[in-house]
Amino acid sequence: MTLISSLGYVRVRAADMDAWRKFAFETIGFAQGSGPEPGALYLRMDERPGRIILLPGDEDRVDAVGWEVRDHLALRRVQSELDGAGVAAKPLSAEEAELRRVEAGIAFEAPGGTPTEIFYGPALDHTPVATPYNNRFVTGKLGLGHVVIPVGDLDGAYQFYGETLGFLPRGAFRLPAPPEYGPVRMRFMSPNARHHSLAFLPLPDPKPPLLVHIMVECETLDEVGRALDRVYAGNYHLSSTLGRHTNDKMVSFYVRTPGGWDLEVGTDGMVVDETYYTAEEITADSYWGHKWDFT
Ligand SMILES: Cc1ccc(O)c(O)c1CC[C@@H]1C(=O)CC[C@]2(C)C(=O)CC[C@@H]12
Ligand SMILES: [Fe+2]
Repeated sequence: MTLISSLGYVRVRAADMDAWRKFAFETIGFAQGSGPEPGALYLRMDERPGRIILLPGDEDRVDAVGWEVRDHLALRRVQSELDGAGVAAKPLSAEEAELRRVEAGIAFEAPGGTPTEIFYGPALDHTPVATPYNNRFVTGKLGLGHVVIPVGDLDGAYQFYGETLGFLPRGAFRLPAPPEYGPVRMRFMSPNARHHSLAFLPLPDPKPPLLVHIMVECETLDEVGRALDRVYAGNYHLSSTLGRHTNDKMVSFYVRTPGGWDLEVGTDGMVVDETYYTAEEITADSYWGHKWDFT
């Protein structure tokens, strides 16, 4: 059994909060959440007050990737695994826990330089999830979606999340690279039945925002299609056209956020049955579509 339940929240520093407000609520269609931090934006997807939290800052940079555990006992087990691995984790202060509206948590830097938190006991918002275009996000036991992070040391990150935090490997994608580099792989992992909650993109020297993309999943293709219409209407940079991935079978597009990293908006992702799953290597990222524009 994995120690971690799911991806709980992502907190991101953002330089242009006005652009984010328009992008998040008018273009993508998150519900407006709530929280105690002055000037922050809380992107609500479900009964949590905010799944993606944008905090005003001088640069765009991931502030915390928050992994949820079941309870205080699970947190204690994670703490002891981190101790054993020589990773220095410190408890969130009472104020920090209050700002995140969780009962308690710990914070440390994960391989790749990702500021990481493990928490339990999120407070809920029971008011209706009033998304402006009636988007319904797929979260629950699968968590908020997935994050892709750049890592300088892929093997180190893979080992840490697999052996210390107990994430399950969910295969790889061999990136096109000159043979002298040897095999260069993206790796996918998850603590739950979402095909991947985390993926690593090997890069020589990861820099802020230390975030490649965040994926959020909608219940239907129509929600994704209508979001794509609004992305075109708003003249946002489409990092990738609509396509279907070969590993998680997700139909998605990628749009450049005001933070310079991408948001992947998808639907129809597979739910993994661990009874039969084995980690495979995909040789194309997609069955169709996903034409990338790196400009
Ligand atoms: C390959 C793949 C499967 C499922 C996903 O959710 C997913 O995000 C991806 C990887 C997409 C990937 C990327 O994030 C950064 C730029 C990449 C490496 C490419 O150049 C091709 C695949 C791209
Ligand atoms: Fe993705």
